[in-house]
Amino acid sequence: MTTRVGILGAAGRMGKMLIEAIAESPDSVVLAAALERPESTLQGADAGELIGSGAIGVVVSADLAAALQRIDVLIDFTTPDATLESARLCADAGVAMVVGTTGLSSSQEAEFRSHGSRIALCKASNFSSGVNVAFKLIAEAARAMGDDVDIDIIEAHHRHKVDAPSGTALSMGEVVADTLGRDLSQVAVYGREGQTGARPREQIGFATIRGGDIVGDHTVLFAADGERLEITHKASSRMAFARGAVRAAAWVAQQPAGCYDMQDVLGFREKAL
Ligand SMILES: NC(=O)C1=CN([C@@H]2O[C@H](COP(=O)(O)OP(=O)(O)OC[C@H]3O[C@@H](n4cnc5c(N)ncnc54)[C@H](OP(=O)(O)O)[C@@H]3O)[C@@H](O)[C@H]2O)C=CC1
Ligand SMILES: O=C(O)C1=N[C@H](C(=O)O)C[C@H](O)C1
Repeated sequence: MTTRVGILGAAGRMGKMLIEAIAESPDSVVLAAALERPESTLQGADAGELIGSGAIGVVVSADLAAALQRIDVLIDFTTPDATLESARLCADAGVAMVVGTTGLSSSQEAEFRSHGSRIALCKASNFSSGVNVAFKLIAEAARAMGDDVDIDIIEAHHRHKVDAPSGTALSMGEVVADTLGRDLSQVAVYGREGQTGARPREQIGFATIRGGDIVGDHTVLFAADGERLEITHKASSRMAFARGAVRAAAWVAQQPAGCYDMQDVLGFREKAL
């Protein structure tokens, strides 16, 4: 069965990578719409030209409502406000979504998820296979080492990233907190400075680095007396995220209404590796 995909934010860093990932995917996934803001200078450009591959007959447009009539899934890597607006339109049109946008507040997240009563939504802070395997390893390490270790999360990204900590770092924090029965909102510390006092064991600290063209590095540090364990993932190309998102699009097009993530796509839910 063919899955017709639209990309919101088609000219962005991830948008262009998604065009490439669809071009290299099996014929069963096709690009049917490429969307950008009305004020974008790229309106009317061919999506193939955005990635330097020559025309492919899909023209960049701002008309999401019209695009929703000819696609099965919208892939959205944009901003929280844009994602909320597109989710409303997708729910009204009955079009499934794959969403990679990070930085949603908890109320924005709740509003987004409410649309899962009408359409299939697959949202993940990270669509790479490696990070999704890392989530399982982190849970396993937290279970095994538990309250005998201090756990902090360190992430590094390119200088253009606008949200911190990264969505992936926050997901890793959720995995640790859920595994150890902690409430992340109560134990998270975002950076340390000044007279911080000694570190409480249950604290989960986040450290953020921004610079250059770092695609995305994440480390969860389990520090004990006399030893430490580090679980690290490093992305060296956005293609790792884009391939995962395209795989998720083909998957979510076949699902009933509901909220899903990349663990569901990979069949990792509640399953040991
Ligand atoms: N889950 C995952 O695996 C990953 C998630 N991300 C997340 O994806 C998001 C995008 O990242 P990235 O591609 O680097 O960012 P970019 O800024 O490069 O791309 C975002 C694109 O969306 C466009 N856009 C913004 N608002 C609208 C709108 N209302 N309608 C149409 N287009 C719009 C932007 O246009 P303009 O420039 O004109 O504003 C831009 O082209 C971030 O939240 C990031 O954290 C990134 C990588 C992987
Ligand atoms: O903005 C990015 O670039 C990335 N964002 C995601 C996040 O916030 O975790 C995923 C990836 O690390 C790249």
